[in-house]
Amino acid sequence: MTTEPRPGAGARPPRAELHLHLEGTLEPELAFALAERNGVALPFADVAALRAAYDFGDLQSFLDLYYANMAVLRTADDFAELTRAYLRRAAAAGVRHAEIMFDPQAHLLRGVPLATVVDGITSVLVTSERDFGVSTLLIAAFLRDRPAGEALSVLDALLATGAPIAGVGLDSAEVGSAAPFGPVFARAAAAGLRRTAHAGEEGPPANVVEVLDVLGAERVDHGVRAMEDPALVARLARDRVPLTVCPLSNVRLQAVPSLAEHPLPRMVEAGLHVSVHSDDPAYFGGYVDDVDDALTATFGMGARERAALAAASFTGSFLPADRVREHLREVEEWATRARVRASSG
Ligand SMILES: Nc1ncnc2[nH]cnc12
Ligand SMILES: [Zn+2]
Repeated sequence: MTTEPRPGAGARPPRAELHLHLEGTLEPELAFALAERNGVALPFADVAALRAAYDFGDLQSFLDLYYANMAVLRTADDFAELTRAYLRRAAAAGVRHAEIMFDPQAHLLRGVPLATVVDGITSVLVTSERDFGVSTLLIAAFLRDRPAGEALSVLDALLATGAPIAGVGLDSAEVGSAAPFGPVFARAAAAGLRRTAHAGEEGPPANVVEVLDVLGAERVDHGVRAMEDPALVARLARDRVPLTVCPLSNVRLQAVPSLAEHPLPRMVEAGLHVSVHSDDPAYFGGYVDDVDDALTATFGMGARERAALAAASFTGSFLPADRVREHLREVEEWATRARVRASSG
């Protein structure tokens, strides 16, 4: 996270955050506050020591710490506080709509009931538009490295309790085939839920093909390794499949060697439907404004390129078409103002 003062809201395009793990917004300061409140011992001396552990060699080394830190989240109030802190920060970053993933299994496995998690999060989401100017949708993400039967039971429990989820996702370690999750996604589709899935983050392009063909994913989270397969690139471009790319995450998890070498410009050039997001902002060095700043600095993006990425965040969202159109008008207005500022300054 940048420590410099943040410019005013107009400095950044309005955008949708489509790739965001709520648990990945747990800042070290909040982790320690919740640990104290709940009598949980964190294996780090202080905030600085925890932050110093954010030196990841790959996805798994991050996931180990991400799951371990969840120990501090125990009550509905904890989940509400986490959600509130994220929305406050997202609003300051220019986020107007957020599709927020959470990992129900990760909490159930450590004995926190589903209702505690869902009630805590949704108690804040119900008034997020009024309180923060950010509309929200909630996505239950299932863990790819756990049995698919477990995901199916959790989905059933979410549906049976009327949890206000708009969609399902698939995340965690990109190991093995996603095919066992076919029935989970089919049941979600039958229940009218939207479907997204992580693929092509660390795993090969075949994983992207699989989540499209076997899970019926409407959107792919990451998808950067799709660039290794020209036929897949052509398909993704033709079908306008939204890819929610997280450049800072890819660098921190060493999926790409540096931001300058990130395939984002090539993805755009290839005609892919790409938008950029923060993934786990507390762990990867920033929220979407930090992502925007880093890309602007590294690739010299102008208002046109930044507005195109912002527009793609809305067209890749699960919002109804009329809401998307409203947001696209806001992006266009922002781009016009940015051009005027540039030509007068
Ligand atoms: N970047 C990521 N990839 C897979 N699973 C995740 N869960 C949280 N962040 C993730
Ligand atoms: Zn992710």
